[in-house]
Amino acid sequence: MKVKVAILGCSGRMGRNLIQAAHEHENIDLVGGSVRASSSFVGFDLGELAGIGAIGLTASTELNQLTSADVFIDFTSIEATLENIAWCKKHNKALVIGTTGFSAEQISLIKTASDLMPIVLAPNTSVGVNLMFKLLEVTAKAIGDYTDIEIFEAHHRFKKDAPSGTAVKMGQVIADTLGRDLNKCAVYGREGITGERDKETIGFATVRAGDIVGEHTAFFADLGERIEITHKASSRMTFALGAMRAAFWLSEADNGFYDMQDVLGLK
Ligand SMILES: NC(=O)C1=CN([C@@H]2O[C@H](COP(=O)(O)OP(=O)(O)OC[C@H]3O[C@@H](n4cnc5c(N)ncnc54)[C@H](OP(=O)(O)O)[C@@H]3O)[C@@H](O)[C@H]2O)C=CC1
Ligand SMILES: O=C(O)C1=N[C@H](C(=O)O)C[C@H](O)C1
Repeated sequence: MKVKVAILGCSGRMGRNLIQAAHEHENIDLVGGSVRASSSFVGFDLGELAGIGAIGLTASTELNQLTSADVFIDFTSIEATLENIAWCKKHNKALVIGTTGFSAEQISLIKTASDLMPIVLAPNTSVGVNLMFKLLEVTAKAIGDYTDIEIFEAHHRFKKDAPSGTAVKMGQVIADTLGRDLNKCAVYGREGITGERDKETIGFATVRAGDIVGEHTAFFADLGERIEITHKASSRMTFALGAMRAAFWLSEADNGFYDMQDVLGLK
């Protein structure tokens, strides 16, 4: 069975990779994509946008032109995603959300919407990162109570949110495993006379530079030794292929709130 998919934000860095991944996927039938009404890419062939040659589908401005899709994939911005959720809820469509940077309040809105529609919310759709979340859980359980935990992430100069959604989720996984409240123990950057490190804290450090696709490391450091768990993405296609897995999985799911751990059977 092929799943009919539409890509929202299809002229973006991820959007273009998602078009290619969907077009080439044996279980996915790409039916269209959307861009902002003011975009210079309105009416462009999606294949041309993705650099794979014309495929006979053009960029729409209205989700109403994409009603033949069963699953929508959204890697856009917070504002756009919240609007897209409202549309998908009204039209009974499933939604894979890759957009990052949501506040706790926005995440609860998304969870409420998922009572009436199937949603996968995943700050990182790569298989490797989701396996890393598992490794973090195991490591935190074993040595998290007595090691210093720091999370480092690096991304390209165009990224708008910090720390990355993936880094926040890494912190969340570790904090949950250790019974800590991330809102209370997170330290976002340090400057000046900071004093000695509080052992309960989880530190975050961010780099924004050039064209880095996405790098994440968790440090579990003791005196005399440390473990570093690192994931490096070298192509956005890894996120796009993970999003296709999520779309295929979600097409058969009931209304509800899911993540990539559900999609990959890692729970
Ligand atoms: N979950 C994951 O694995 C990954 C998540 N991401 C996340 O995905 C999101 C997009 O990343 P990326 O592709 O690099 O970003 P881009 O800025 O390249 O793409 C975003 C796209 O969304 C469109 N868009 C933004 N706001 C609106 C709006 N209000 N209405 C309509 N369209 C809108 C943009 O259109 P325009 O250009 O006209 O503004 C653009 O085409 C980010 O939140 C990023 O963190 C990224 C990579 C992997
Ligand atoms: O904006 C990006 O590029 C990425 N964003 C995601 C995040 O915020 O974690 C995932 C990936 O690392 C790339």
